[in-house]
Amino acid sequence: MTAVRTLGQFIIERQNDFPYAKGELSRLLRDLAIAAKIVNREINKAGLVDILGEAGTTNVQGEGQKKLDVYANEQFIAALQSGGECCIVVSEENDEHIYIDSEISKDAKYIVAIDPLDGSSNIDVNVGVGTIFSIYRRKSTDGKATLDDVLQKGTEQVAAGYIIYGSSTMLVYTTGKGVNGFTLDPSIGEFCLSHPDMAIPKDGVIYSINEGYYTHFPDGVKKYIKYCQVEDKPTNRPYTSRYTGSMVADLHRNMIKGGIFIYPSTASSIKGKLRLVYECNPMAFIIEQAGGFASDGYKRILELDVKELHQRTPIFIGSENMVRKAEEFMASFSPQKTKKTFEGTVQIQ
Ligand SMILES: O=P(O)(O)OC[C@H]1O[C@](O)(COP(=O)(O)O)[C@@H](O)[C@@H]1O
Ligand SMILES: [Mg+2]
Ligand SMILES: [Mg+2]
Repeated sequence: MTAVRTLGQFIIERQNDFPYAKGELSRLLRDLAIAAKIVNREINKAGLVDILGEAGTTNVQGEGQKKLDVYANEQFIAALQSGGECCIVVSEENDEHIYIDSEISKDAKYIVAIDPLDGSSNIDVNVGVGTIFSIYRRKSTDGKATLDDVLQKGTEQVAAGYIIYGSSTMLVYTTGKGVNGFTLDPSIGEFCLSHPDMAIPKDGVIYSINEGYYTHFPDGVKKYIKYCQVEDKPTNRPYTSRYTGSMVADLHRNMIKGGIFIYPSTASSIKGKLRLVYECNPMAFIIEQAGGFASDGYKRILELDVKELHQRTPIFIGSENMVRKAEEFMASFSPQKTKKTFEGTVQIQ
């Protein structure tokens, strides 16, 4: 019988990957895992406690907040506050970045960006939801960390992960040395290694996109969708369409089976819907570490400039060959438009 390896044990073993680290990142990951267990407990009994439905408030992006959005946000922030390793939290649910000012966190080096509850529209209907997190090291070495410490490119992430609250609950994370997945064993209350060295297939047969918005998509996306649907035995087409409305669930499935997830620009939302800092960059880091790729249709997601906390970006992410093929369609049918300004060449589409 093989011994169970808990997330806590695994993190300690992997500490040797970072010879100069003193354990702060490990403690941060542990704090996030504790909050995930608390959120998981509440999700599992959601119909029995007063946690379903609207909170009656809106976030900075004008989206109505669900009670579970608010609850998850409070739990993750509380865990980071009491852990002491995080100096700033950026959350989908808060307009501004939050300073963690406490005696134990005064020397904290890490910044955490978080989507506490991903897939909010699925909360009330018992379909998988998730949490996404991204961890950066602050750049400044003295004084209070600033917004500049927060606005770092995705390539600067030191760790990223997601939790999927699905038919089982899993925590999947990377520190830039591959991707490992842990399933929560409810009988012992521990995340246990279940998916070591996760790798996304280079090709796949699943495409995930909200086709309800088809008429609003750029031509490159429309043509790519038609490409996915055409019969062509040698390339295993037509592909299968799968879309749950939770990015975490759709990407987790595609990571295991092979596939592409797309949330493109639309006629009404030229920058797409998903947020760069706490949705696209962490998922791009994880997917690249698993051998996949993430693009905004033209450029690598991880290299995009980060100018605002709640910046949006179109995203094409998943099996590398599928994303590259979609990029070819974008280049051919929706060439990127740029214009010259005093700041240099800027993208206008
Ligand atoms: O309903 P749409 O427009 O297809 O959007 C679905 C997408 O929006 C999201 O729900 C956005 O995440 P939040 O629930 O964190 O706002 C993604 O998880 C999902 O892929
Ligand atoms: Mg989300
Ligand atoms: Mg969310």
